[in-house]
Amino acid sequence: MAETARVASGSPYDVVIGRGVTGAVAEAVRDGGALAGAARIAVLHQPAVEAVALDIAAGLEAAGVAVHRVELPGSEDGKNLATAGSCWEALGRMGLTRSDAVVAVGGGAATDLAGFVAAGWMRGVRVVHVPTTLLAMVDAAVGGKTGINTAAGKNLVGAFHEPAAVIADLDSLRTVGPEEIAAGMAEVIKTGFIADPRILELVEADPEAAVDPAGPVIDELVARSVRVKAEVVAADLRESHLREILNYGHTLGHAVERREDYHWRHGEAVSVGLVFVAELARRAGRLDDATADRHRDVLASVGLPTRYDADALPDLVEHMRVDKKSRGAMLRFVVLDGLATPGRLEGPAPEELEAAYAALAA
Ligand SMILES: NC(=O)c1ccc[n+]([C@@H]2O[C@H](COP(=O)([O-])OP(=O)(O)OC[C@H]3O[C@@H](n4cnc5c(N)ncnc54)[C@H](O)[C@@H]3O)[C@@H](O)[C@H]2O)c1
Ligand SMILES: O=C(O)C(=O)C[C@@H](O)[C@H](O)[C@H](O)COP(=O)(O)O
Ligand SMILES: [Zn+2]
Repeated sequence: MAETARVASGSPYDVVIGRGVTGAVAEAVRDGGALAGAARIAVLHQPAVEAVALDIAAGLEAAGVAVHRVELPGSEDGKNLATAGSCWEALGRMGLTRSDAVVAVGGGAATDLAGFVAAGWMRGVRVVHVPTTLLAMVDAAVGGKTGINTAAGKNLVGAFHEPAAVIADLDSLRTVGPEEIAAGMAEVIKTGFIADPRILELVEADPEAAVDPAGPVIDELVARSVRVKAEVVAADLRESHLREILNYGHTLGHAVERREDYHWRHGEAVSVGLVFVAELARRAGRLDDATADRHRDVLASVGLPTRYDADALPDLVEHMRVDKKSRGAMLRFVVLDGLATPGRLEGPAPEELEAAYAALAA
């Protein structure tokens, strides 16, 4: 059974979630569909999902569209200016016009990069996302944040560019490795803490079932996570305030990714960031012990890291300074004042950061 979540933003679009729904990409070229009127489509995909991209390309060609496939680097190594540049050159060679479109196939690194490419090409052409990892389905493909990394930090260059549609075929998860499924669970669990505690109950009840890519628990986790994300981004696309809650755990998480030169998975770094920020809130008297402890327990139950290098805090603080939530020299964190009750903690003192960090290193 496919479910459709509507993102009721300024440019509303559907997120189709189900098993065996990849064919919806080719169907989207019909009148009124998200790809209607496109004569040329660039399919940008990671190598791991070449088979999915070929399938999509065949469907689009059968519908009369000229398709150009562009293979991206495998993962985070594709989220950079060089890759974006080579994609723009490819769009130029194929003569992609404003009535044409980009289709992104892969994990969040592919949807972030391809979304950025689509945002920049002719100042914005349509993009349809076909997320193929858990993380991309529950988070990256929805909401219109696109971007690349630079030497200065994670996602520092980008644009808000909403997709015309998102087609999340849960069957794609069958080929995703357990470490990648766990990484996606970090964003699922994040969503549970900020907005939907039923997610936490589902994971805690049977962590093994929760990470089984054949479903059905993962199907419900994806649908619940997408519903939360859709509501938040529809209310605050450009992150004036509410949307910041989706960044829970990311202030330190992005700093860990930067410190590890992007060799840690995003979800793994977010897991460490979640444990840290729960501790920060507990020590500030904002979060009760049971909810704070629940972070480490539920993240560890799906195999995610909850500890980090004892000596890393000075480096991490430097990296956190470029976080987009910072205001001048002041670090800002999304914290919880209770389950599903996000707030902000601003300008913590160095000793408060150190005390919270001690729990990570312990
Ligand atoms: N834009 C947003 O709102 C948003 C939200 C969350 C995360 N992100 C970004 O998403 C990225 C992380 O995404 P990710 O975890 O999907 O990583 P990823 O894109 O690097 O994919 C992880 C790995 O899985 C492979 N893969 C993809 N689909 C597969 C499949 N079906 N079977 C087998 N292998 C497959 C990829 O090639 C890669 O090696 C980060 O760059 C993060 O910053 C963006
Ligand atoms: O959609 C959002 O907003 C998020 O913060 C979701 C995060 O999971 C995601 O990693 C996002 O890319 C982080 O955005 P950034 O603005 O901190 O780069
Ligand atoms: Zn994230």
